[in-house]
Amino acid sequence: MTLEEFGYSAWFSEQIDPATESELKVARITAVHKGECEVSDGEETRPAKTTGRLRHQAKSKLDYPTVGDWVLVKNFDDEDFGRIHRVLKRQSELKRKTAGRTNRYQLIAANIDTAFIMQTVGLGYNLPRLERYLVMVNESGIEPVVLLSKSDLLSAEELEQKMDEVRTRMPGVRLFAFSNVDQYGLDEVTALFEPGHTYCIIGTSGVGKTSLLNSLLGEEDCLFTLPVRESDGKGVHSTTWRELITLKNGALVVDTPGMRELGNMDVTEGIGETFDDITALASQCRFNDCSHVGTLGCAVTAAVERNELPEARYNNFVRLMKEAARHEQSALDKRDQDKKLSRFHRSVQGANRKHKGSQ
Ligand SMILES: Nc1nc2c(ncn2[C@@H]2O[C@H](COP(=O)(O)OP(=O)(O)OP(=O)(O)O)[C@@H](O)[C@H]2O)c(=O)[nH]1
Ligand SMILES: [Zn+2]
Repeated sequence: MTLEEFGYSAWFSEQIDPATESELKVARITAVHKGECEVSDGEETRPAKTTGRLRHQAKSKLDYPTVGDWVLVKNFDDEDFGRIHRVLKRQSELKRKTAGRTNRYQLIAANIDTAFIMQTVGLGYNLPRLERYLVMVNESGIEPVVLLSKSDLLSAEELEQKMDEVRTRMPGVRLFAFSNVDQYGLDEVTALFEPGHTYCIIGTSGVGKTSLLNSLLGEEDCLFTLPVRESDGKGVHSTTWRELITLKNGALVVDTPGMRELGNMDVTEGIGETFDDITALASQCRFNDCSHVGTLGCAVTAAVERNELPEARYNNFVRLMKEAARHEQSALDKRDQDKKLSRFHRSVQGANRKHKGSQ
């Protein structure tokens, strides 16, 4: 595959200084692991690490290479690691705001042209959530396309009704419905993936992202059944998952753990953006940590009582806040469990070592 077929364009090549950077290799980040990346020129994939200078000059994590980035690499063909000298300016950055008050961002991927926002028409269909994804994608400078999945669960009229609902709420956004099961609309959706363009599919767990990817990939190349093996035989990076996938027709799809996590975080984030009217009111509540449910001096409930804020909108807000709190708690619980588990493993290992030592 040529660099262009791999998504390279004049936007990137124009950034290269021919006087000083001509002998560096242009490559794309296909995977990021702890402390190292995989880079590919479309033909060959090699392990690489950032130079100390790049790390030194980085102002934040956003300046580190991420999946989809175009980078300049020294010693690409080296036995050992190549060295990533520079990350070329990105055409788009898929970012999400991290939890908390500060406006910190986590970078999910770079240089994505189009993001497919997938939502089921069955259980889990939720317009506000769809809206939040749309906000995130728009903010990232990426073209959004909405895919309503599992169309087989509805009658033709019901489906048309749902589509109208989405069109009304999000005018101007391209919208398609399809089913992985009865293949309704699948050809049309498949045709949206163009060679040389980079895509991602986002949406909550279970909406059918993997099923769609598998049908785009073709059976002989199923996702998660085909780890890429490095041929150099060094144990450290012997088995890795592909995170930038090339489809049969040459379209590129970013599918990273971070991309998958977007589907789980979605409740916490974006509530403030979607409900900016309520956020504005909240600043007038008597207490900073007002829960906006039956609290003394709450400006939000006062606005509902004065009929200035629709009750349905308020209820939706409260429901989402509760959902978000629950998600956050279960994430914390999980982290706690993981910590306990690894402490347990460590103590068992330690005990084993002691036991062996005393033998
Ligand atoms: N009825 C129906 N079910 C589907 C369709 N596509 C997928 N499913 C089912 O939905 C479930 C989840 O599908 P996945 O493709 O794994 O969903 P996902 O979005 O990749 O989920 P995560 O891997 O958790 O992010 C599976 O049981 C599928 O069989 C569809 O078009 N219609
Ligand atoms: Zn309040």
